[in-house]
Amino acid sequence: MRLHPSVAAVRVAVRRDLEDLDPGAVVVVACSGGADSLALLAATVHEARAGGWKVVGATVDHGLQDGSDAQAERVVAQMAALGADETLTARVQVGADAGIGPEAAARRARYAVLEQVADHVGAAAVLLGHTRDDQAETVLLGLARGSGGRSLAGMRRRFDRYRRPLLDVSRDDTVTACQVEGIEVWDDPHNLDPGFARVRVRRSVLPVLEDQLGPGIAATLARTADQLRADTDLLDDLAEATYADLVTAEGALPVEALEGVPDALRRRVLRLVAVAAGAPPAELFHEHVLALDSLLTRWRGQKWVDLPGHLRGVRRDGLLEVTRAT
Ligand SMILES: Nc1ncnc2c1ncn2[C@@H]1O[C@H](COP(=O)(O)OP(=O)(O)OP(=O)(O)O)[C@@H](O)[C@H]1O
Repeated sequence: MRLHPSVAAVRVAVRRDLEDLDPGAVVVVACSGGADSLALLAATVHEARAGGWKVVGATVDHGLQDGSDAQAERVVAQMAALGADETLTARVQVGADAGIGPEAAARRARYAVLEQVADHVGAAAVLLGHTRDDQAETVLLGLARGSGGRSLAGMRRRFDRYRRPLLDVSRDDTVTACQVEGIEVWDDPHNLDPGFARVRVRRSVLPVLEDQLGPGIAATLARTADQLRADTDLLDDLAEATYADLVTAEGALPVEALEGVPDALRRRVLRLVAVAAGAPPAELFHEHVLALDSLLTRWRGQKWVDLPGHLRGVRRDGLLEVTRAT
């Protein structure tokens, strides 16, 4: 029987993404029980036969919904039935972390426990099931927030040990792959809750864009993210090099040297100075960087500018520096 195109699409994506792994490598698949990560697990098990990898299926129980432990057990049984060499479930405590919402707190707890799992099993790679549609949603959300090139560049294909092999695969394909392989998927009730901006983008905004601008908009957005990511990576690397070049032993930057640096680079360098001084990256917004930049571009003897983390940007004696607010 011919392989179904959706199953083939998921398998090819996994094969391409993991081809650098050696035989014997341990691959963790982070599995929520949704269509994306179950299709990912099934394809990884299949490809692991040729690659000689060991597949560990891991599911995290956030304990946020009634019956989440039973749901985690169901996912474990499914992963085993799909042929994972090892399966495990990890329960996390999602506390009310300061300054972040419950979704972000759950995500943070999930990555922390996945990190422990990966260490424990000696994983060469941890796979996440984000698809091209997730990427398109991320780009649109970034656009709506106005948060600049980095967030428009979407999710990375890889970071640390993590990989997202399905970023070029559509959600239609993961759902269809599960259907044709007889894999029962769990629909997270959060994915239907219009209280989440991501759900509104998925269910209302993207369909309108598809309808009005033509099909393939998700692919176009994902491609745009790829291009932007290459650009922003280059700029980030250049900024790191410029910062390393200019920074004094005390962590300050000479104003004169900064003035000759082009805007896109200079603002990144200023961000690095603030982060190096202890500004929390998640709270350091573009407006803060622009405020710091105004000490160069609109210099009229300002005393200081306020920055998150109880910090101040100051200009004195030909130097720009970020110091603790007194
Ligand atoms: N409970 C879970 N257990 C294990 N892995 C999970 C769990 N939830 C999500 N994942 C992994 O994360 C991927 C993305 O899931 P989802 O889109 O629900 O998360 P998210 O909160 O948007 O995460 P991210 O911060 O990674 O974007 C899934 O395909 C899966 O690989």
